[in-house]
Amino acid sequence: MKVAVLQMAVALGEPQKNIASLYRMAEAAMEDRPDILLLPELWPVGFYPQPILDYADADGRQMRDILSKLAASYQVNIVGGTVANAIGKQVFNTCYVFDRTGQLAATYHKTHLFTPSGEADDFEPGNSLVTVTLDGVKCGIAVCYDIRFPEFTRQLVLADISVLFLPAAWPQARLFHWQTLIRARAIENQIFVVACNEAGLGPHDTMLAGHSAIIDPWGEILAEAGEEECILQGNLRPAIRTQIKETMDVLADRRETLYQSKPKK
Ligand SMILES: NC(=O)CCC(=O)C(=O)O
Repeated sequence: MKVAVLQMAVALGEPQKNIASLYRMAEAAMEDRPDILLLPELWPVGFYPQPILDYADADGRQMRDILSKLAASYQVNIVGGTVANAIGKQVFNTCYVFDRTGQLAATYHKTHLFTPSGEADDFEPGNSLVTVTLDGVKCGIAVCYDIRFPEFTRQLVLADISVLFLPAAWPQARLFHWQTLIRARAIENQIFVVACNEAGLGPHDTMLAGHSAIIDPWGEILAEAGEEECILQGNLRPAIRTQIKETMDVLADRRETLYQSKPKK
């Protein structure tokens, strides 16, 4: 399974520019015939201009249409980052996934909103975890801040995912958290983590970290971007999970009943 990660330098509040970047980068990425394209968090508008309702896509319709047509025209699966999706006056931070025919395969609304930036004041949280099977491989979706919650990824792993896709808009100021967390989630769960961050400037002159990465279930970094806009390619071989589990099967060694009890004082 070949993946292409589009580490976009998103222009804040400028969807037309960002849509043009998407088309340009998707065309370049398709030269290597990937099976899946992954986009970053809130790629149409950035993370995020205010008031977000003025920039949100009504029912995600325009962005779904763009992503669906792109998927069908290149016959590629697309994990479409996220879009600001207005349902009435409520805005969700929503990831749409399309299969190679352009059919909507999954919809995930970001569940952990980033309270330090006020995201929880401006967006509505989703309430469900989502998996999706792409080319026969079961995958999970997390968005940015979700990666700080190991229970969240573990639930997806208990639902038997092999790959976690992570669209993000993560700042450079916490780059070492990003690098540590994405690698830890891969190692502790013995899954591939494919993480797509934004590059460039966000709101209030915040630098986004870039450093999108593709990490294997042993924690090896198969590919890692720098800070600039770029396309990162990597090849996931799901069979490696079987080899790793033959050496060390952490899921099988869990003491599940202990984790449901309270620690003794
Ligand atoms: N877009 C986000 O969820 C930001 C998360 C973040 O910056 C963090 O440190 O966590």
